[in-house]
Amino acid sequence: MLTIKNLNAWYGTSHILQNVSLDVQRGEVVSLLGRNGAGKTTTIKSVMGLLKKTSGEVSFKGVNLLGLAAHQRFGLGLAYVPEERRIVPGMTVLENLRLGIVASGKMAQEKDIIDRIAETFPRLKERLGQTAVTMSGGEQQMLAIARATAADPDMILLDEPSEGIMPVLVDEMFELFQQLKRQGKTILLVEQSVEAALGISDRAYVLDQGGIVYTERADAMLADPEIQERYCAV
Ligand SMILES: Nc1ncnc2c1ncn2[C@@H]1O[C@H](COP(=O)(O)OP(=O)(O)OP(=O)(O)O)[C@@H](O)[C@H]1O
Repeated sequence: MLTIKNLNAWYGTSHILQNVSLDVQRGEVVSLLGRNGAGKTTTIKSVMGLLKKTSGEVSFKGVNLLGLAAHQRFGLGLAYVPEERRIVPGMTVLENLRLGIVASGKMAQEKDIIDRIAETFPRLKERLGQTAVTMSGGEQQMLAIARATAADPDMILLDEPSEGIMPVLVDEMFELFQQLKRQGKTILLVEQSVEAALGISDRAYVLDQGGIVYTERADAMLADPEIQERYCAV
């Protein structure tokens, strides 16, 4: 579904990604792991068209993404939940969800979309009228994920969703990813919580210094603490 071949990316003159190649098949959950600064966020931002200078091939459902604006990529069925969440603090949960619905142009289906979200995210259902900023960090992260699913995307790119979140909510969030997978969503997950990420993934890639250094099935990697220590220890 997503194919990246020899992707290079720069910040100014700094050459950050060097010939990154990876693929994610329809229905898969794939983790992108690696130490701080390895290039995980840069990879995701390159897929979403948020970097000024990239080269190589990135295609989604057979469509070449390079050259398309971020909103065009979104329109093809890609969703992105950035590390910083971008919840609008003064708005209620429902109003934040509506932003996602408006962005996807599906205003006519608003009621159905909200009902679907309420079913998948029971924590949000109870809080639709609450001001978003008064929720915990984990609940705000759930809201960011829910908003990203408003457009019913085929694939969701998640950048460190568990960062700074209480362990009990992290478990709930990973359950939620499994549920999204059961609903047929394809997921590319950037995570520092390696075990949790591998626990719900089919496969994983490890980035180091801007290049892919390792790829393996998630269950095999989960059973190999030495590999996790070598490539993913912070
Ligand atoms: N806006 C920027 N300008 C210049 N360099 C940047 C910028 N953003 C990131 N970098 C550099 O690019 C490299 C890769 O960063 P990136 O954020 O992709 O790493 P990461 O694997 O996501 O790490 P983290 O877990 O810390 O977010 C790092 O060396 C970082 O310092």
